[in-house]
Amino acid sequence: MAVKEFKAESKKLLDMMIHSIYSNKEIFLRELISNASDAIDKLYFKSLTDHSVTTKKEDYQILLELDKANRTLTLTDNGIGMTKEELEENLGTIARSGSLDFKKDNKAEDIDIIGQFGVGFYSAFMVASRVTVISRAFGSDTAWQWESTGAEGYTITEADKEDVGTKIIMVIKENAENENYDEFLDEYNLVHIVKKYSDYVRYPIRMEREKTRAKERPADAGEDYKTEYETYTELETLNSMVPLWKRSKSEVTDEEYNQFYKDKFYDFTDPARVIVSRTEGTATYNALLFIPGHAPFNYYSRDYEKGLQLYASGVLIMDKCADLLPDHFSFVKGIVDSQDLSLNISREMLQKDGQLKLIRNSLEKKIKNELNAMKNNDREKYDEFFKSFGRQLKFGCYESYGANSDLLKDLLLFHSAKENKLISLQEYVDKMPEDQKYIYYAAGDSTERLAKLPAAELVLDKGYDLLLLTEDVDEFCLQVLRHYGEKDKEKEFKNISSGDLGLESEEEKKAAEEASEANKDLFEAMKTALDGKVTAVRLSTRLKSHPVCIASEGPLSLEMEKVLNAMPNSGDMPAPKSEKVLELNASHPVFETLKNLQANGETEKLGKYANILYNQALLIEGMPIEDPVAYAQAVCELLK
Ligand SMILES: Nc1ncnc2c1ncn2[C@@H]1O[C@H](COP(=O)(O)OP(=O)(O)OP(=O)(O)O)[C@@H](O)[C@H]1O
Repeated sequence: MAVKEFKAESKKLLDMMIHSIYSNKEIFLRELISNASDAIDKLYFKSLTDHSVTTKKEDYQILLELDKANRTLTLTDNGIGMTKEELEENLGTIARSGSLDFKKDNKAEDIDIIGQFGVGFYSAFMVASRVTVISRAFGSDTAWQWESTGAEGYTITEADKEDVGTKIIMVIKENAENENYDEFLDEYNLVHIVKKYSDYVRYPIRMEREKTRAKERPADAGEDYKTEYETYTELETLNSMVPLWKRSKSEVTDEEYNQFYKDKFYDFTDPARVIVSRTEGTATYNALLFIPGHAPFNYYSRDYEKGLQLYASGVLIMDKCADLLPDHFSFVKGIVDSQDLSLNISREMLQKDGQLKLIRNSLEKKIKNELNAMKNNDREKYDEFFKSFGRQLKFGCYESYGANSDLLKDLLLFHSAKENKLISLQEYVDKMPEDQKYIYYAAGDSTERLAKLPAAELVLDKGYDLLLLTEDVDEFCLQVLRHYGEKDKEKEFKNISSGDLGLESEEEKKAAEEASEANKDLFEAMKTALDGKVTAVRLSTRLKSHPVCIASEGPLSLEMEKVLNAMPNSGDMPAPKSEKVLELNASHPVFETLKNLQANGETEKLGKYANILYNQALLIEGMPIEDPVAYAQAVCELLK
């Protein structure tokens, strides 16, 4: 059976091309400039082997001309040009890319050609009612003119053109109801579009720009002479051409990097760190990344959008490519330029391809190493950085059930009670005495208060350090990490308000067990009086000078209960509660009082005291008490 070829309704296809591919009209200029740059690349490439090419490297240019009166915008290049046949083939056939063919024919060479789909040119019809292309191919004496008003087809006629290259004249559409086409006749807007998308096109993009200057003061000007101004035009190069990220780091000064960062990312302070990365091999890309010196005001809000600017062969594809940055490094700003991306036809989006993932993984490692280096070699700066972005790193550790915790754990800092400064987990572990079983921490609102907690006193007296955690994410982060240290010598994290702190010797433990047994009835009576508020009352091993404290049992600590209950939108879910235990200090005189009440059968009074002590313990922990009025009254009773 004969296989028939598909037919396409070319009018409709063109219409689709023009109106459906691109979401943004202004990219027509990006497409035409990219074509011009490709055409120059091709001629330049030819000149390397063909000495009949007389254009010098410095003479290549792309010229933009504006004629507001006639509503035309003209783009001229002195690239390779097109023959009559090429005009027919390339501009008369939708989805035919001469550039892709060129790339295939010269595969071995390192040429950075942009075009590949064979549709970009038609984007001109988004803004132009008529497009005229006058082109003279290199090596040809004749020039040809291709002209079209869009869907109706095109004409090709012989034309006059002195030099090799291509001139594209667009008649810009009249404004329509909801469309302002005049903006494509506005000099400032055109400059803006060129800078936005084509700043790093390798050849100069020039335009005659109108400027004003003061006229020279006449020699005979009197005292009352007022400066006069005149307008003049000047050919200005609009693009900066050489991307900073393609220059080697040794060639670029710190000032240049800093200025580039501030201009590009609208920051007023220098970046804390600059990362220049160039990779060949599995992921081919150039990247220039910055770690900001401080967090933007909206960083920890929903408004903040992470992402890196993505360029393909020097042309801007995406302003914020989120897929290039993991959430835990969302503060990083910068640029990635790669030739190997699978762009979709509009060049506005990427196919989710492996290449992107490779780049992302490689950047993640680079960022981590840079942060590590900053932590080890420039601690003051790292501390500053951590104050701004540490919270994000901790969230990163906690997120996805700790999937990134191995990557991030060495970047974390916590407040050391002993040293009264931020330290890393490694620094904590390095200073641990031989006999210390756990990495101790206390979680709450302020370091000052935490350091005064009854159990903190005990840990510090032993000569052990204590991490004071004051951010809501801290304890969740440590819970995900579970332990830290060299393999097989890992030390578990231990909240000083929860469970056995492992501070006692075997004899001390035994004595405590015996004392507990002896006071069993007292504890039962107090538990009953507290009416379900605690799961147990027992003797404490974490108290020195205070009479009582609240400890928790199970996975949820007191501080985590506080954090979870303070979260907005927890909905109708019942507030999570930690399992609380009231602990008593057997060496405190209050304990004697309690024992006496129990022995004398003064159950009611014992119940009152139990409640006062329970509330007191809550207050010490920084927890709210259920009935402050009842508590105040009970205390007043005692004072009578
Ligand atoms: N200024 C120019 N000088 C020389 N050839 C050109 C010029 N503009 C376009 N061409 C030719 O026309 C072809 C089609 O251009 P078009 O912009 O439609 O697609 P493309 O650049 O190949 O691919 P893409 O859709 O990815 O931009 C190009 O491949 C190129 O061969």
